[in-house]
Amino acid sequence: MKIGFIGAGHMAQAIMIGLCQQKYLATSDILVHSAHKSSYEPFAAEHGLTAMPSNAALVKQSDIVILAVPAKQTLAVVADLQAEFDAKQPIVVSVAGGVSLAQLQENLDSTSLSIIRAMPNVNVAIGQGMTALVTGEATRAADLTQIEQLFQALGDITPLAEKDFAVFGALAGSAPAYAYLFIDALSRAGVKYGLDKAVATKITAQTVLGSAANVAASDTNPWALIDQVSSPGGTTVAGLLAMEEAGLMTAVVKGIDATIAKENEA
Ligand SMILES: NC(=O)C1=CN([C@@H]2O[C@H](COP(=O)(O)OP(=O)(O)OC[C@H]3O[C@@H](n4cnc5c(N)ncnc54)[C@H](O)[C@@H]3O)[C@@H](O)[C@H]2O)C=CC1
Ligand SMILES: O=C(O)[C@@H]1CCC=N1
Repeated sequence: MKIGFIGAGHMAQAIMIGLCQQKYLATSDILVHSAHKSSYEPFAAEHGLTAMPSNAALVKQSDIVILAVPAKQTLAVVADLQAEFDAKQPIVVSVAGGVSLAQLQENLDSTSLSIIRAMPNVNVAIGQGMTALVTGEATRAADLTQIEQLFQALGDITPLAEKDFAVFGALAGSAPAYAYLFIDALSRAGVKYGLDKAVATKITAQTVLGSAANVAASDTNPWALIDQVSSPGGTTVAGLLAMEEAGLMTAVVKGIDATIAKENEA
């Protein structure tokens, strides 16, 4: 089996690194091409992947094609490759935010291809991803199973109605950036009080990691866990109230509103 990546940017690289680390397939069976030689050729050489000279050459040899180009370019890229898709009939997986199955289907001009829309996040690189999947009309069950297994090897997966992709994109696709922001804000506060930034970042990353694991393992909701940390008359509740006065929860929800609004513009 060969998996071809069209696009070698941040998302494609995260999936490719995850597949290499999980030893999901021989690295030379990962094919890659993108618009910028300077990004994909050194990356392919570094990881032992096969660099391809064009998108068309890549599709001709791939059993699975992962489209990971900017959303605005995705439909033009697939429309250009129609002849190669028709001939090879690979499973086509698009990770482009805001590009619907109907748009993909229309631009591929195919009623027989297995088309899958996926929304992964960059944590697939370390086997801790969260990926949603939805299938096109003609997608064969065995093809969906194959793609589910691929993303399961890189973290957790969930089937999702296409109407919920924008909110999933905000809560899982974009949210690593928001989690990094929170970690950075905590560690910057440590710097304010004299800690070295690297030391503060290590402390906060481990604390957020442990807290996320606790939420995931718990059958209660985060509010109950907050109460466990907040000693009566103690420091935590003082901090929580000050964060709320500054509008932390409203700021987060407004950020998600803006993320969803942007995806719906596409
Ligand atoms: N970065 C992320 O965390 C996530 C990104 N996505 C989606 O992944 C896609 C790519 O995003 P990023 O990797 O962040 O962008 P990026 O800008 O890092 O990478 C885009 C890649 O596409 C290539 N490209 C552009 N036009 C091309 C063409 N005509 N043929 C071949 N390659 C071409 C570029 O050379 C580059 O390698 C987007 O559609 C985005 O919505 C989805 C989930 C998460
Ligand atoms: O920022 C973006 O548009 C992409 C989609 C989800 C994460 N990154």
